[in-house]
Amino acid sequence: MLSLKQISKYYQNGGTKAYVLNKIDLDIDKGEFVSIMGPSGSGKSTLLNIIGMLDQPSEGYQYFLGEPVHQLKEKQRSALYKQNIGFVFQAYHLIDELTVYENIETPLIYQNVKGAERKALVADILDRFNIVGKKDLFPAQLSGGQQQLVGIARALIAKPKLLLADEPTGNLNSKQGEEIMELFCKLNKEDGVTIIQVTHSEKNAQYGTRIINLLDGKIESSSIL
Ligand SMILES: Nc1ncnc2c1ncn2[C@@H]1O[C@H](COP(=O)(O)OP(=O)(O)OP(=O)(O)O)[C@@H](O)[C@H]1O
Repeated sequence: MLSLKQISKYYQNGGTKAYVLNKIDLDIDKGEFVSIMGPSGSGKSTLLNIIGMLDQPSEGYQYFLGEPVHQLKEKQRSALYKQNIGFVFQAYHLIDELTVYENIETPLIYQNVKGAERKALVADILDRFNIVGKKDLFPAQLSGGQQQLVGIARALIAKPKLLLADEPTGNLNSKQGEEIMELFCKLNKEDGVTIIQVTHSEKNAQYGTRIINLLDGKIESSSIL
């Protein structure tokens, strides 16, 4: 599904380059559920953002679904992202002024999906996530766990092939966190969604099929579960 070759990311620090990622080689296949772990500052979010094409590497080659991402123009990258990737954030990133229904519908509007089809798709996912009763509420009227469910529903509404999640349970209590991890497992096993999550939690990482440990911007180890 994706391949990174000798990917580096650095920031100029005075006259020197401060490397955040240093010559990363990584291949991820369709159907994997990968957890990226490592100490704070080791480059996990930077790696996830590069994989998701929200950030660009300083050096290296990157392929996604056979496309050479490093050669694509901004507009092409953005189209590739919109068609194939859903992103879930720790802080939910919902739009406060929109209802649950409208938040979930937004990616479909960006993709020019027609009104009737949008309605059917949103109704379907609200039902699946058991949040039909919340559809007219605003994010501030929901619990953290419910907000994250809406964030995941929004990330999934356009049926992405790849789901990226940066500390998806970071703001949740342990029961809510477990529910989200079980949902991820189901999405991975039953719907075939490839998942890559950044997590500090060894327990959450165990839900996946592979753990990648980052240290100082390098892959220190990679283990299949
Ligand atoms: N715009 C920037 N300019 C300079 N340094 C940056 C910039 N953005 C990120 N960094 C540095 O990159 C390093 C890696 O950041 P990153 O967020 O990827 O780490 P992380 O492993 O996800 O950490 P955490 O677990 O704390 O979220 C950090 O040392 C950070 O200070």
